[in-house]
Amino acid sequence: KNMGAGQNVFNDGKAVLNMSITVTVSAQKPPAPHGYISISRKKLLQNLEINTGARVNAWVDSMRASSPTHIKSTPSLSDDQGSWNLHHPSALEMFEQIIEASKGKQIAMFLDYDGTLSPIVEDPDRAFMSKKMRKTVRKLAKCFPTAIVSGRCRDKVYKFVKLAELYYAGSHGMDIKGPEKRSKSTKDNESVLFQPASEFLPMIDEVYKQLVETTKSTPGAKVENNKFCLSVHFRCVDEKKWSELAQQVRSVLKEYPKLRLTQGRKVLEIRPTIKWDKGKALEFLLESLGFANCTDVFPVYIGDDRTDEDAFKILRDRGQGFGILVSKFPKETSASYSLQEPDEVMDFLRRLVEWKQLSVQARAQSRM
Ligand SMILES: O=P(O)(O)OC[C@H]1O[C@H](O[C@H]2O[C@H](CO)[C@@H](O)[C@H](O)[C@H]2O)[C@H](O)[C@@H](O)[C@@H]1O
Repeated sequence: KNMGAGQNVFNDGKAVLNMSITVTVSAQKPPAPHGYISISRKKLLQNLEINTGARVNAWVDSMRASSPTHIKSTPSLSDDQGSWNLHHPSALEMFEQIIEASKGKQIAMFLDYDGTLSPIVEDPDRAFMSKKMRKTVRKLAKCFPTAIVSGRCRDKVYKFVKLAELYYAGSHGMDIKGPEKRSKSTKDNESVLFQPASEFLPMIDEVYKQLVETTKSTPGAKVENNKFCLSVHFRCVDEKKWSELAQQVRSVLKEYPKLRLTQGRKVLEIRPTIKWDKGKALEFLLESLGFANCTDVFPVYIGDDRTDEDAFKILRDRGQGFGILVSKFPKETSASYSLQEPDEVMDFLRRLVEWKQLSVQARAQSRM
């Protein structure tokens, strides 16, 4: 059976371990074909258990690392801060250079939601965006094509942002919709809509119910249904119970090799194994905006999470525009610049708006 990336589930007597050895298991123990190693089922199970335990711990460690709370408690991070800042300078301090690089090109803005436009809070249902931020994003969208790219369910992120003029890519880009436009021919409201994982909806709903049931014994655990993906929140769970919760998630997921797991800020995210992520969503949006194969577009993607790295990497590989990581701490990233928190994101967006308004005015005056 074909297994999901990095999963150690086995079926039909065949398993691919992390060691990349294909192992054949059967009651009769047939001779191992040339080039294959034959090991006993007992040994295989032991190996899988060790692997599984290590994987659960790796998830938890990785989640801890991606959500540091005190820089002083992580000495290696504070040591690295200086050199990290050199490689990922503040987008506010580098504003003039950024504008210079965008000269003659159309800026297009891509914004993550949680931790970028709204501060991280304990209750995911209360991650509201401030009025000041909404006002800024509204002005931004008047100056540049603007999209929100979020792990959240599209409807939910729309309820937080409440701006109809934007593009929205929910469920890590697996649910994309543009602002509604009236069609001249049909007089209907039309908008881009792309849902590459719709066949997974029944499976996601089933897994959601199982996760709610399995994790209810862990105080503080919360499962969020993001339509084409799910989030299991660790933020309100005692850290001593993180391994237990990760184990519960694994016990459900092992029956679903077509789903994979990623980590965010105190959250494990479950999603289909399809080759689609925020990076692919960014490319799809650029195409929908009419910038396919264009050299005169300058995409700017701002995000705080691991899942935003797929988008940062796309921009780096295309050599177009750049990514800005929102983080107070040094993190491995493909982003070029950094901002510390949503308030700095707002300052940066405001400066972009002011610059655009001034350049439009200057152009108008020069024509007089
Ligand atoms: O892509 P994003 O828009 O950044 O979504 C990623 C996850 O964001 C939310 O969780 C995060 O924010 C919560 C509210 O501040 C916080 O409580 C949680 O610990 C963070 O991980 C959202 O609730 C998740 O479903 C998204 O996957």
